[in-house]
Amino acid sequence: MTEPFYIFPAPAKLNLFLHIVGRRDDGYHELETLFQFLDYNDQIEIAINQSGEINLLTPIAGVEAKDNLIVKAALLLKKHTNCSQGANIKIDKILPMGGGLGGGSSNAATVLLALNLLWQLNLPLSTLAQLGLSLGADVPIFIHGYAAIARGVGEKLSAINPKEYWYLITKPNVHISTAAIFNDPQLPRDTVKLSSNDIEVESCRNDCQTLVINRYPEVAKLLTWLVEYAPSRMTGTGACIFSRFTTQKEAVLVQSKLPQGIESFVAQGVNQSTLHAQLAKVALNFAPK
Ligand SMILES: C[C@](O)(CO)[C@H](O)COP(=O)(O)OP(=O)(O)OC[C@H]1O[C@@H](n2ccc(N)nc2=O)[C@H](O)[C@@H]1O
Ligand SMILES: Nc1ncnc2c1ncn2[C@@H]1O[C@H](COP(=O)(O)OP(=O)(O)OP(=O)(O)O)[C@@H](O)[C@H]1O
Repeated sequence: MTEPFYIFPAPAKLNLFLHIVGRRDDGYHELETLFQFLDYNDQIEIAINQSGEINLLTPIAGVEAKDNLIVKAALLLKKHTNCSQGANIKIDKILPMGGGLGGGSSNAATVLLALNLLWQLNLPLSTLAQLGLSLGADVPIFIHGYAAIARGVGEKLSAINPKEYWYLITKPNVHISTAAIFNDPQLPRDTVKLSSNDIEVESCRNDCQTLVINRYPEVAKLLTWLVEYAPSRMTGTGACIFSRFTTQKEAVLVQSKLPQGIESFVAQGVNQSTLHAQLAKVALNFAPK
């Protein structure tokens, strides 16, 4: 019998603010960041198999299968649980890579959650988040699936309900390495910790933004253009910028005026990951009849 493919979204995230509040002994930075999801996602299709193999049927250009976080997540889960089953996986990739939208981490989280269901492993979210953290600092937020202030390197989560604005997301034509930003001597690392979670996003900032603007004139130029139209800020370590609007219509209007050659999309910020609703639907197929 051939097993059916089930479809799961892997949404993008925004860091509505990103404060660097310290550095750990292992060199990793301690953050305070507000994560919200976007209703804009890669689409991952998974069919389990009994051969035990993990097959990625749609390679991602520029990423070898052994380095792909989709394959790494599946192998990690298989090893952790001694599961004998395998999976055939396809991805329709639309999230820009290396843009601060967390696409790789989101792909990994979707695979962990989907295979936990399809292989019927029943691991709790906390275990999946812990496993996922070894693949990327943004995996836990995608596993938990609700907007949150994250602390530590992104694994200590407090749920919060920021307003669900519309965003125009733009990507300047540069590739920014997360490691290069975090290792730059000019990066500020001493922002004072928040005294509570009751904060205004406007009074916070992205601590990587000034450094990125100084290093990458393309980001500076696009940000200067965008702030004439709407409050705009960088997500993660860049290079994507999100501009905030009350309605979809306003966001689309500014998108239509963007300088030529700038990759962009419009999406709504959402406090529940779209993945979790889909997991609940697919789970109905596995409920005892
Ligand atoms: C920028 C964020 O997206 C915010 O949500 C994340 O902190 C990025 O986390 P990530 O995807 O795990 O980052 P990676 O691309 O794996 O990290 C590359 C490198 O950045 C540095 N790094 C990363 C995260 C962190 N909190 N402190 C760091 O110093 C480390 O040298 C690491 O080896
Ligand atoms: N499935 C995957 N999807 C995207 N990138 C992947 C994947 N697997 C491995 N990678 C590698 O991870 C790198 C970072 O990709 P990603 O899209 O997660 O960056 P990002 O949005 O900047 O993430 P972050 O916000 O966590 O820094 C890519 O350049 C690529 O080499």
